[in-house]
Amino acid sequence: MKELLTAAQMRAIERAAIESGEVTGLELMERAGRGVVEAVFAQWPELISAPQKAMVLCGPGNNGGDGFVVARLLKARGWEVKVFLYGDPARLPPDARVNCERWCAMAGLAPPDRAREGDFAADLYVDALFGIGLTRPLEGAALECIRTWNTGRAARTVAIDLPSGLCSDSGRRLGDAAVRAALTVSFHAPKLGHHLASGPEHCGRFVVVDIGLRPVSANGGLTLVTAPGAGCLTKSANAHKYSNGHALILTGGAGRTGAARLAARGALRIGAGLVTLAVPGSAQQEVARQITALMLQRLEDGAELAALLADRRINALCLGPGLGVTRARELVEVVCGGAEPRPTVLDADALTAFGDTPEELFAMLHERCVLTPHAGEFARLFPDIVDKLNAPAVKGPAYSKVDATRVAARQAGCVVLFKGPDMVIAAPDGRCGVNSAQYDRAAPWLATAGSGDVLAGFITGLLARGFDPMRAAETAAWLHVECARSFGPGLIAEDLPEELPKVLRGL
Ligand SMILES: NC(=O)C1=CN([C@@H]2O[C@H](COP(=O)(O)OP(=O)(O)OC[C@H]3O[C@@H](n4cnc5c(N)ncnc54)[C@H](O)[C@@H]3O)[C@@H](O)[C@H]2O)[C@@H](O)CC1
Ligand SMILES: Nc1ncnc2c1ncn2[C@@H]1O[C@H](COP(=O)(O)OP(=O)(O)O)[C@@H](O)[C@H]1O
Ligand SMILES: [K+]
Repeated sequence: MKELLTAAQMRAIERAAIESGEVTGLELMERAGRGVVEAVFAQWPELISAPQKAMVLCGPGNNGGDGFVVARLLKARGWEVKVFLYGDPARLPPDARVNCERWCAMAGLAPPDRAREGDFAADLYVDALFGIGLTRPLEGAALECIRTWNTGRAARTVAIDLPSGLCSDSGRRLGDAAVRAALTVSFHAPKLGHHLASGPEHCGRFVVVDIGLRPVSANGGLTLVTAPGAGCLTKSANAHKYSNGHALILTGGAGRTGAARLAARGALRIGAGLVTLAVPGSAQQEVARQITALMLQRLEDGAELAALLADRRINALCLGPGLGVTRARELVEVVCGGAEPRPTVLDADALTAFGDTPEELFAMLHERCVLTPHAGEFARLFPDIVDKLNAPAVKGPAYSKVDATRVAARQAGCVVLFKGPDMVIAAPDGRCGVNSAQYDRAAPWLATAGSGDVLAGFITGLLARGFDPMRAAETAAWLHVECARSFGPGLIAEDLPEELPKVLRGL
C-alpha cells in the first residue's frame, strides 16, 4: 500500500523531521532542488551534454525556494538561467529567502511580466510558482505568464511538486488556469492532487523523489491501491467448489442478458466456486445457448428469489447489469431487506432504480454491500454531494472526489466505488483507496461498453470467496485495470475475464 498525502500531512511530516533535529528545512530544500535537476536529466538526456537555457519562475513561498535551488544548480553547470520572482523578495519564508539571496549573489532577478515577453526562448521552463501552498486562483502576472507557457513554446516544462494552479488535495484547478507540465517532480510521497481530477492531465509524467524523510503513517487510511499480495488469490489444495463460494448474478429479460453474463464470467474467472445466473423464463433459452461452466436458474420475481436464498450456500449476489429498473427495484428489496442479508454488489440498473428515492435504498443497505456507480449514477444517488463537487473551485483545499466518496459511503452505510480513471473506493468507517488508472497504469481501453459489468462480477466473485467488501472492491478494481493493460489496444469487455488468468499468474 502506498500512501497518498494531503498538503497538511506533508507539512506535518516535514515539520516533525525538522523539529526532531534530523534535518534542516534548508537541507530539505536543497535535496528537493537536486532531485528536480536529476529528474529533468533523466527525462531529457539530450540536455546533459551541453549547457542550455532555462527560464525559472519562482513564487512567494517555499516552492519558489526550490526553484532558486534548481536555478543555482543549472547555472553551476554552465547554463544560461533567467529567474523571475512573483512576489516580494523581502517577504519570502526564511529558507526560500536564503536561496533567493544565494541566487542574487550569482545573477539577477526579473519580475514575472518579463517572463512572458518571448525574448528568451528557453530549452527548459521551470514552474516553481506554487506547490502545496496554493490557496486561491492564479491572478495578475502569474496567470498571464502561465497562459503564455501553456499556449506557447514551453515543450519542456517541469513543475516542481505540483503544476501551479492545481489544488494539492483535490487535483482540481483553482480558477481556470494551471500549468500544463511535461514532467512533475514531487517529494517524498504522491499527494492526492497528483492522482485525482485534472491532476494527471496537468502533471504530464509524474516522478516522486526521495528527500530522506521517513515514511510515516498518519493519514487516516488513504492509500493508492496497489497489487494484492500474491497469496491472497490462490486456492487451497484441498478445497472443494463450495468452499470457494457460490455467487448469484441476476439477469434481465430476453435481449438484455449480456451484461449479467459478462459479470458472471468475471465472477467465475476470479475464482468463485460456482456462479449461477438467475434468469426470467423469457430469457432462459438465450442464456442457456451462451453458457457452459456457468449455471442457470429460472427466476421470475421477488418471491422466487426469496425462496432461492433459503440456500445458504449462495454467499454473494450481484444485481444491476442489464437487470431493468423495475425488476431491479423488486429484487433489491428482497436481497437487502431480508434477514441475514448477504454480501451484495449493486451496480447499473440497481442504482438507477433508486435514482428518485435514494433514501429508500440507503435504508435497506447494510455494511456488506458494495455500490459501484459511474459519475451519472453517483449524481442520481448523491445529488447534494455532486453539487459540492461541481461547484467552481476557488479556494484550497477544494472539495475532492475523495471527500465526495467518503461522505457517500457514510450516507449509504456501505462501500462505495466511484468509477473513473481516478477511481475512489471508500468504506463507511473512513478507509479509502484510490485506484489510479493513470500515468504508468493508464488503461484508456477500459472506456468500452460492458467493462463495468465485468468489474461488478470481479467484486462479486471475491465476495463469494470471503473477501471483506472493501478488500474485494479494491482488489477487483486493481485487477480490472491490470487486465486492460495486459490486453491493451482492441480490448472489449469480453476480453477482461479471459485476460485474468495471465494477470493472476503474474502476481
Ligand atoms: N513540505 C515539505 O516537506 C517540503 C516542501 N518543499 C517545497 O515547499 C512547497 C510548499 O511551500 P509553501 O508552503 O511555502 O507553499 P507555496 O510555495 O506553494 O506557496 C504558498 C504561498 O503562496 C501564497 N499563495 C497561495 N495562493 C496564492 C495565489 N493564488 N496568489 C498569490 N499567492 C498565493 C500563500 O499565501 C503562501 O505565501 C512545496 O510545494 C515544495 O515545493 C520542498 O522544499 C521540500 C520539502
Ligand atoms: N479512460 C479510462 N481509464 C481507465 N478506466 C476507465 C476509463 N473509462 C472508464 N474506465 C473504467 O471502466 C469501467 C466502466 O464502467 P461503466 O461506466 O459502468 O461502463 P459499462 O456500464 O459500459 O460497463 C469502470 O471501471 C471505469 O472506472
Ligand atoms: K509548481
